[in-house]
Amino acid sequence: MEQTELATAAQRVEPTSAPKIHAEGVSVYYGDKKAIDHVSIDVHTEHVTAFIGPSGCGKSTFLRALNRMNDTIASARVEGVIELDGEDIYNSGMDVVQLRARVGMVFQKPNPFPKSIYENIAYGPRIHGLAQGKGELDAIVEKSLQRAGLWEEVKDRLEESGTALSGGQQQRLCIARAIAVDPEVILMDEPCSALDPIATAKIEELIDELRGRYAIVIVTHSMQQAARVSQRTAFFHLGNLVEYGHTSDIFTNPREQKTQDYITGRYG
Ligand SMILES: Nc1ncnc2c1ncn2[C@@H]1O[C@H](COP(=O)(O)OP(=O)(O)OP(=O)(O)O)[C@@H](O)[C@H]1O
Repeated sequence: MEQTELATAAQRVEPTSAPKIHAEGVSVYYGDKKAIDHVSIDVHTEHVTAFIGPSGCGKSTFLRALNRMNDTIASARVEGVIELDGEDIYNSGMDVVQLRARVGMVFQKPNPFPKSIYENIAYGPRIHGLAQGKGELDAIVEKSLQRAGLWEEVKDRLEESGTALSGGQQQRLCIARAIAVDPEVILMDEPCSALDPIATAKIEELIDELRGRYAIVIVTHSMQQAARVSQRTAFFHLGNLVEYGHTSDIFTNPREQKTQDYITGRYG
């Protein structure tokens, strides 16, 4: 694969504020097995940060640590510190439901609720008390669907089931659902892997638009996708963060031989 081809779309963007997420010395275990080894990383607003690396290197495990999604796995244990705006998300006073609204998640396979399009979006704001009455809720639903680039396609069929939409529309619905509760960070775990190239291109465009407002972290198996959508790239290998930096540097001028080997397709 041509490295120059990978780097063409990558922009150099410098952070303008303190990191949104600061992770320091994070290790994640499943029982006795260490899946992530002492990873430190900063994630910034107005950046898309891509996690790349061979299968099983721990990308999803580390992503899930960022909003305590690993809490749902009985054998999983997290060591180290992960701060959101300077606050340790693993401290005992942290409200995990609130945390997952602030740090939303979009999964590999679109997973709309088996409810109407409207309800898919309205559910979160309602339980988080974000709307005073129907008018405000309607406005949140419309705004979220607009930001997710889906409004024009669904505005006349809000009462239809979310599961009746196409795969790409369902994924944008899931992004709208995450946006509806006013998140600060959106974690995406291979959000395009179940989509065709046209739906993938739409999601990538959307990710670029959303970047202005949120910190976005995306796990991807596609180096072309990382090069197209991200400004920062983190390369993981065997549970270690091998290299983290500007996407343009990672793909054209990596510091580490392992990164070079991976991006040139020598393994993975
Ligand atoms: N629920 C679990 N219980 C036990 N081990 C797990 C669990 N989830 C992941 N692992 C292990 O942790 C390691 C990292 O897995 P993870 O899914 O985070 O990697 P990944 O880089 O996201 O892989 P892929 O690209 O294939 O999705 C692997 O060895 C995997 O087998």
